[in-house]
Amino acid sequence: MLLTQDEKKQAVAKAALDYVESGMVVGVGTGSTANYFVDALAGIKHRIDGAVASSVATANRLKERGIAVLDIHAVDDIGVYVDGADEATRHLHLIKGGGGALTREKIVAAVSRQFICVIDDSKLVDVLGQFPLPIEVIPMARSYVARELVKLGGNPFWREGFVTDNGNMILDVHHLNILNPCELETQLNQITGVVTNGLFAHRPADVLLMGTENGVEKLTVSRK
Ligand SMILES: O=C(CO)[C@H](O)[C@H](O)COP(=O)(O)O
Repeated sequence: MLLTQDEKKQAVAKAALDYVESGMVVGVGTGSTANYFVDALAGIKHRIDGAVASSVATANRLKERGIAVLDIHAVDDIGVYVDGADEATRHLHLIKGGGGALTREKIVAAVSRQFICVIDDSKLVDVLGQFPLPIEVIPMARSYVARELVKLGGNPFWREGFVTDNGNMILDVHHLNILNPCELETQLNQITGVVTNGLFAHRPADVLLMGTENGVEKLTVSRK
């Protein structure tokens, strides 16, 4: 019988528990796959020191399941960060931010020693960019940033009515040809008013766990 997308997400979320060691502080992402991870983490909550959340929604879910939520300022070492993605390549470069939590996700990933990305196999692509790239912008800069994105060949859409946990706005950029994700990540961050873009190329995942019909596949890249 074929697995549903949710069953694949549940399977990778559970597999990510293998990277959680006793006494660790665990970084937790945002979205439906990360939610399954929170549910799985609840089963071993007494073995960990607590969790750092990448969004208010995730913090609430962690608390509801009795997992201690720690302030990132009170933590100097996050052993592992587990989060989903909207798209991933075999180089472990990602597009994230479908849920609008990209900035806090990038911060928690930056602080973490290891980033385990959990996806179902519909998210694996050869070239990033089929999924519109989310960009968090300071509200005052929205129109200016949109015009600059058009100059880069993108087609930005304002995610109207959505406010990030940081009080900012999201532009979802269609039709970007992301052949060099590192270069584009840097270039987009140079636009005045951009807070963060959803490309995770300078800090890619360390391990990609992918839920497939045949079980969980593990992808890694040697970066030496
Ligand atoms: O980046 C994200 C939220 O900002 C999510 O990781 C991404 O949108 C994937 O979500 P899901 O696990 O629900 O498919």
